[in-house]
Amino acid sequence: MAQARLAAEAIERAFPELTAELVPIVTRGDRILDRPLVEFGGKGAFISEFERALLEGRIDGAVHSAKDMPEELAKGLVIAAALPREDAGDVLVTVKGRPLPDGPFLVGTGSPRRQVQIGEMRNARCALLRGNIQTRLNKLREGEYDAILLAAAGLKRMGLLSDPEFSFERLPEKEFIPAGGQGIIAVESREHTEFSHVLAAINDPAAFRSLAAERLVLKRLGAGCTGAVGVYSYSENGSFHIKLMKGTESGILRREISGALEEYEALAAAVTEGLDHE
Ligand SMILES: NCc1[nH]cc(CCC(=O)O)c1CC(=O)O
Repeated sequence: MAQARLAAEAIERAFPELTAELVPIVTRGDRILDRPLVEFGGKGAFISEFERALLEGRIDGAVHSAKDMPEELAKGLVIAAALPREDAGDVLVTVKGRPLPDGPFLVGTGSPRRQVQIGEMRNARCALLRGNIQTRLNKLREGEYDAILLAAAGLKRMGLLSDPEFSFERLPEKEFIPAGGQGIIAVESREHTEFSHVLAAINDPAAFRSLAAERLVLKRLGAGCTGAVGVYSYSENGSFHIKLMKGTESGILRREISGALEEYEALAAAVTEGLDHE
């Protein structure tokens, strides 16, 4: 809802004569909190009810965390806009005054991508953790875990990164690779509507390019959200860069590629060469 408000504000800034009405929709992904996402439809669990509302014309735009969007959208629907990317990285959260033990520590996360990367980077083992950000922080506070892993973007948007009760260690996104689309808010819409120019006006081209490249990589890997896959793309010094990681039986496979900005689709294809739907 906080995200929908950001999109609504962007629309009302660009078109002062318009009013964006917010329509709350609760999805299965929000309701089922005691099982890992992969067990009940993966990313689609957050999206399908929005898509139905779009196709039935009950809403004109659906605002999503881009990283929760499935590889394939329903027919006739497109990503019409991406808002400027918030911090794309992950954060290791601990309780202030409760430092990590010297030996192996227990990290709460349900994400295979985070599990394999933290296992490689630190002396950590992982246990399932779901629920909204506040629930996750509560479980950390109650001592169920030594640390938890969360997206910086979600913490920032909720104003939690300054919470004095917790310590936040930002993991560099070029090493601890985020989920495709992490930190980006995307607006999904019907392909051609009287509303398309409104969404085009709030689109951030750099975020849109990164999202397109990262979604292409995910699609070529056939990753869904069941695989341990991370992909992060960005432009720097006039070039476009893509980094990907994939957990395999023999460890983490990492690849990266750089090239011209406008070649982002070809770069996404090239960086996944030979990895397709393995
Ligand atoms: N998986 C749930 C989810 N979807 C988007 C975010 C964070 C915000 C974002 O990436 O834009 C989160 C929380 C988290 O992973 O910590």
